[in-house]
Amino acid sequence: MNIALIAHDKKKDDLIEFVDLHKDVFGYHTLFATGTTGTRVMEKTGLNVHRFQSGPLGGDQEIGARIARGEMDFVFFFRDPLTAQPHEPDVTALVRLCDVYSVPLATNLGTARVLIDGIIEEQSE
Ligand SMILES: O=C(CO)COP(=O)(O)O
Repeated sequence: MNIALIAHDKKKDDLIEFVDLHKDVFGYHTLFATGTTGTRVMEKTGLNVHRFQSGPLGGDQEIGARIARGEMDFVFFFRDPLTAQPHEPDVTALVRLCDVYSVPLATNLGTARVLIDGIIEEQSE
């Protein structure tokens, strides 16, 4: 399955630790990410990640386009709720597309833990 990984700067450590912790699960799937998030995930975990542009430079929209084409199965998007983002419209658009296409989306560690359990279950079906 195709999984998108995205994190704002203050949430990157959380997401990277999470992916590293579940490396065996994520390694079983095709991973996509916005630019900086993808680079950091690869550095930490050694997993292969298809990287798009950095979020503020259009990466969120590139992942959104994949969602609109039915090419993304799960999205982990750790947003920073306490910092204004210059590309806030892109962030909103990506979250909206997940809702339009009913793509499971985790925006924080709590939901991510539940979602990864769901992915493991689907894997074993
Ligand atoms: O800004 C982002 C998502 O909105 C993330 O982009 P980067 O992974 O390039 O930092």
